[in-house]
Amino acid sequence: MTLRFVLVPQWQGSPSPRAMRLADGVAALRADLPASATSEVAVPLESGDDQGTGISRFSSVQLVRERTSLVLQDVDGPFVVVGGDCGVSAAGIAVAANRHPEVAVVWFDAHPDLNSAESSPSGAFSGMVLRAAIDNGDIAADRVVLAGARSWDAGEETFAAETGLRVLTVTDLDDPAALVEAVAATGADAVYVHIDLDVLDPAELDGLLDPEPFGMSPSALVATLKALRARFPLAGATLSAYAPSALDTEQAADDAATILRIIAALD
Ligand SMILES: NC(=[NH2+])NCCC[C@H](N)C(=O)O
Repeated sequence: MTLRFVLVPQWQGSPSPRAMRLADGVAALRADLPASATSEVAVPLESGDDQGTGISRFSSVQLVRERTSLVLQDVDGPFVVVGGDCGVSAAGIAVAANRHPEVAVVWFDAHPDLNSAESSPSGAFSGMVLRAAIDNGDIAADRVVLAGARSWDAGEETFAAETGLRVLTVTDLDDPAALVEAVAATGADAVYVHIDLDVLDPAELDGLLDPEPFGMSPSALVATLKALRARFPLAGATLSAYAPSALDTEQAADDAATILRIIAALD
């Protein structure tokens, strides 16, 4: 395995009242990853405040973003940012796009995360992270492919329509070639792959905070990732939103096996 892992147990970007489980998820995954290839970003204990931004717990989210960027800058080659809430992709995309100006971002997530602070129903940064990366110029809208989103807010639909974002549904993704073609159509020469585990069907993974029915099967996700990686080099990736309800259970062992298959498909 050539991947390097940067663990970021951030929970402050999540809209869920059980967001602290995200830190448990990182702790559980840490045990399964090669220690010599893994580093960890310290996340503040406090929630933080919004500092007038309209983004809940903004001060903590911002601090974690800065710390994550610093750690990633010292990592050579492809990395996986392991969340935590999916707001951890902000730093990953910025660093990867800086190294690979022609990168495309593939966003596997039940949620498109295209809210602005104004359109967000929750104030949670995790629901804004992709929009923020587009608005601040880290990634161009025509270099983004949404994969498997099925829980849209009104403001997100408007933004996607206005920018003409490429969108593949769970059904589209039954054919692994569909995503490869969509990424090729962006003209990109490398990919950043964001995976919020809630892109999977809730029946397939126990530890989800924001489960949405009718998601992908792990096999479909793995097949699509392998097809994508056969065609494009990996600039970086995010694996986020693992939130086990209890550790050391049979479900947790099943979840870990699924997540490791996904990570292996990125390598
Ligand atoms: N990737 C996620 N889990 N995102 C949660 C976002 C939920 C909702 N769309 C919001 O903005 O609050």
